[in-house]
Amino acid sequence: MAKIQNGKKVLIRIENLKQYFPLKKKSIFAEQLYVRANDDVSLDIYEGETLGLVGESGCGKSTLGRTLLQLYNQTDGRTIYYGRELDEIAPQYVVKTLKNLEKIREKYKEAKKVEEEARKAYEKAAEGEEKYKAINKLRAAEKVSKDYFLDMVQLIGGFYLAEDLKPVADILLKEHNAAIKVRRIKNKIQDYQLKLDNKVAKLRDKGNSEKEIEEKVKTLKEKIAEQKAALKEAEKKLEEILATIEKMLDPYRDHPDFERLESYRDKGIDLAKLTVDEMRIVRKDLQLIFQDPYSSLNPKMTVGQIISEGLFAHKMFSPNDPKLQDYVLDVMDKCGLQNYFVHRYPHQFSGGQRQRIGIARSVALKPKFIVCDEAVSALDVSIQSQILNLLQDLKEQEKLTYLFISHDLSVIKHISDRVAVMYLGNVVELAETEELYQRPMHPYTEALLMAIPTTDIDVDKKEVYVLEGDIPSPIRPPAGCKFHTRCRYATEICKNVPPKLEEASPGHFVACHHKLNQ
Ligand SMILES: Nc1ncnc2c1ncn2[C@@H]1O[C@H](COP(=O)(O)OP(=O)(O)OP(=O)(O)O)[C@@H](O)[C@H]1O
Repeated sequence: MAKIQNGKKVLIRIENLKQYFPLKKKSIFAEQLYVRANDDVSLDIYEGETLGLVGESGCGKSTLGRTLLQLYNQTDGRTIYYGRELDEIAPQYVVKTLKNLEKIREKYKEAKKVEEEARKAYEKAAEGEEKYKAINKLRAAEKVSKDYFLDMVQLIGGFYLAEDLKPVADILLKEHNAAIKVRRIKNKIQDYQLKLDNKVAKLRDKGNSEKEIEEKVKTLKEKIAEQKAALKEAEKKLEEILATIEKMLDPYRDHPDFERLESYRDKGIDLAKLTVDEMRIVRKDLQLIFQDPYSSLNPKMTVGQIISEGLFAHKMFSPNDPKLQDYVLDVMDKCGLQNYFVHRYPHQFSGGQRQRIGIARSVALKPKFIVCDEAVSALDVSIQSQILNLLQDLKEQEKLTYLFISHDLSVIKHISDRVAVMYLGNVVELAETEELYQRPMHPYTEALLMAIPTTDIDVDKKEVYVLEGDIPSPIRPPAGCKFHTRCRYATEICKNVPPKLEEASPGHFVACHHKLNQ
């Protein structure tokens, strides 16, 4: 069940993502401090797009890329992945939520009351400091209730209206168990198939005839056939349960809230809640390309070995598979690497070629999403454009989605469909590329764009606004809008209330109390 937003398929939805790194305490009595590298980030990444992520050094771009790939333990928030169905993974967190449905609904109702009180207090509060305090309290209360609500309705949707949640939990747990069964059988088939391919290749190498081979792999083939029959049965059972769930929803369909609640029910996977083993299954879909490919390529491995390593780890090929070599050479060809490079070592390549090896290693796994973290920053300008073109071509051919991280606004403009601007751990503006560059609404974006060197002779007629001062510390960021200390439009509210990321015009999101170019 794909998630559709603004007519586009969402591949990854990030909600209130936080990534804090604890600092070492000077003494046991000292306050625990954190580097707030990502502080409440929410955005959607659409299937097939390149989302550019730009901002000054240290604003948290790499941390966001890595956190959403779950290379760090996400401190808070959701990272929902729609590239696979929940049933395919059948994660443990689902069981935990379903077993506690009633408790979560109670907690949600309590949190909603607190939120209502906070809202009343805000409405009554006197203008000025009291109002600022009240709005911050209200925001915090809204977040707590939203968290409980989403935990629940993402799994149960319209069933929220059921008085008794016990039968709901029972049938959804049944679905979960049936899905686990399907997954286990599929894994077994994959394992047997790899064993079979391996054995056939070995027997052929030893000079066995086709008839002899057939005889020697008979048992394995029987096992595969057995599992395939079991899979059919298990899939049928799962479908029956899904049909029952749809029927059980019938009594609630006429309720005015039903559609709204159902719209939250989806089969997205919350990556932040997966166990290490569950994450391993999804890991193949989500890849990372680094700035410095050399440090990420094992110097003792040849290009062929580097590309094959992941293929074995994700059971896409067995080492003796005769199709492996052709597959590796084909991936290399797609990435502009000559086939005689296959036996060479990383130190024998230039920076651009090394980056191609890093790309080939990721693309070989047939991923759906790649974080390109400053992927061309270390390269010469002429090589940069070659690598950018390669990434564009691969995106089309392999139907990839990119999060493209760079501090270079020209590179971001060239490659991105949409651009997110980050400042001190927050996304402050997000829009389609043309729109963002033509009509920046956030003063920070405006300042970044003005800082791009230009050869335009009219430029001196334009007012040039230089961003002054250093980026503040992410350990104790400024209160209110974090940019207020460097913003020429800042007023009292900016010092006290963090602005929300709001859709100021269709598809153009901005977090600012004094939006520009509206
Ligand atoms: N593993 C870590 N432990 C502690 N602090 C970290 C860690 N990783 C990043 N940080 C801090 O988090 C903040 C954001 O860093 P991050 O690397 O994400 O920024 P960036 O925008 O990618 O910058 P750059 O372009 O320079 O890499 C910085 O203050 C950094 O020092």
